Amino acid sequence: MQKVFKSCYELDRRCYERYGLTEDILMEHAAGGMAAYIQEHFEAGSSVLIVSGVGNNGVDGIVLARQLHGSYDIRLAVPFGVKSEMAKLQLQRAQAAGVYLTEEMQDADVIVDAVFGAGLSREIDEKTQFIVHRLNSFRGHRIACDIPTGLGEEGRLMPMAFKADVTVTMGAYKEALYLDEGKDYVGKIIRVDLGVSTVQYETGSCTFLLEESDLKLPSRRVETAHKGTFGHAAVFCGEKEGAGIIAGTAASRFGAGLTTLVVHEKISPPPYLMHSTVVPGTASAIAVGMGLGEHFEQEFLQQYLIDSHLPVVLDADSFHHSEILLILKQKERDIVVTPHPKEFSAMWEHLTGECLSVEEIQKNRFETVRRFNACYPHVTLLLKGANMLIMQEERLYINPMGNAKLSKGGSGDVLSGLIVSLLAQGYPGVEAAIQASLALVLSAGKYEGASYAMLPTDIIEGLPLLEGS
Ligand SMILES: NC(=O)C1=CN([C@@H]2O[C@H](COP(=O)(O)OP(=O)(O)OC[C@H]3O[C@@H](n4cnc5c(N)ncnc54)[C@H](OP(=O)(O)O)[C@@H]3O)[C@@H](O)[C@H]2O)[C@@H](O)CC1
Ligand SMILES: Nc1ncnc2c1ncn2[C@@H]1O[C@H](COP(=O)(O)OP(=O)(O)O)[C@@H](O)[C@H]1O
Repeated sequence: MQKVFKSCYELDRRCYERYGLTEDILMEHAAGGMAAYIQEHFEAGSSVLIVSGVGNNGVDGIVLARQLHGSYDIRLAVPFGVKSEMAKLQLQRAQAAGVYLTEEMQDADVIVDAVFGAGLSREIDEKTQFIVHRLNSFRGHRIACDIPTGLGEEGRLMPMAFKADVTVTMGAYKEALYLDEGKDYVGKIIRVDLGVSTVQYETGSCTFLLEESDLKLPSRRVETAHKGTFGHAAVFCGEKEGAGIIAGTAASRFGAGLTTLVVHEKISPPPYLMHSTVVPGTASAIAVGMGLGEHFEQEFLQQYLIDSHLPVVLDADSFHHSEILLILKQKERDIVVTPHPKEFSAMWEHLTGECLSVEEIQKNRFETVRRFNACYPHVTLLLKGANMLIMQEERLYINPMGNAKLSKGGSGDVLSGLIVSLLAQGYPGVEAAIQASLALVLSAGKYEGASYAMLPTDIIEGLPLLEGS
């Protein structure tokens, strides 16, 4: 798990004050990080086009030009000139080392975007848009310095943005790199140290980036265990019973000792799932919402869901159901809610009366989960999307490892099943949401068929292949 920051300016300042480093030491390391990446992936002599803007992001590009000149065919462009004293000094150094400026931007083996980084504070003008458009049209390998040009405040996408294959980000991971709409622009993200180790550079943060190594699988190390040791998941199976069956199957596959589908009418579930018209007395967690429709009467929901004290995961149709949403007020209960943006919009309107469009939610994903958390800190929110955001009690976790293979009906049902399985096995809500989200994306990652072909059952079948501690 890595820390994530809104901005690194404070952390840079701390480096100067606490460790006596200077701006150009930090820049030397920033450029060194990009140089190391290029040296690792491209033969000496390869052509490298570096386009530098007016701020310090541009200066990183100029320093990179000096560091690589001689070993690589460097073409440095400064289409807006150099303004700051530091930029002038670094350009002088680069030119003294033999770097020539070019006015023409032609395709190269490597394209480095150092036009704007963390300081982009307003819409880019036409000239910048033209430059970015041109860089995007090249076939070379595209590297963004710190943050791709065109990803603005909090990562909001401007009408034109550099489409990086790799973003080499300076010092620490930034939230701006993890807004859903920028996911196709940041490419692979690599962090570089700026002259002190990560531990020395970073301060505290309540935002974390989940990694593959954070996966901790349910275990069965106790030889005297029996099925009751691993909990009993009760999955409400509504109008669209397939959704409940997928969730129940995922719950069972992920280790729940027993899984029961709570049904209104008789159905024929797979043999490893039980079914019942009430929530069994031994149930240790409940999942509700997937394919629910108007299936259960209010009295039934009141008795078996709302008045229950069991840990619960609310998904899908729950977010349109104001009585079910009353559960969110129950502070003693472990509650996980898993809306996608449209469901969040419906839930938020039920809870607060405020209409938030899907677009507003997507443009402000971090702010949105923080606003929800401020109202319901005890509830674990998992906001679905290209980068899942999970938040409870002021701690926010980003899971960026999913991909478009998951964009298919039923993936979310698997996720609810995984969460209820872990809740049933005694995991606290936030841990259940984190681990289930990791299992979902990592299992999907193991699917080897075509990206369009993965079924929810393929995700479930990948679960036994997961490796974690
Ligand atoms: N200690 C450090 O500083 C370190 C910094 N590092 C590197 O520096 C980067 C941050 O540098 P930065 O703060 O200079 O920001 P940057 O992205 O270059 O642009 C700011 C300039 O652009 C201007 N501007 C903004 N928007 C604009 C627009 N739409 N259209 C036109 N102009 C616009 C803005 O002008 P202003 O808003 O003041 O008018 C200002 O002049 C960071 O990403 C990392 O790469 C690392 O080397 C580590 C050490
Ligand atoms: N492009 C994507 N990249 C990463 N994850 C995705 C992507 N599309 C969907 N997902 C994930 O797949 C799941 C889909 O959930 P949902 O839309 O509720 O599906 P359903 O309700 O149809 O089962 C969520 O966990 C979401 O984060």
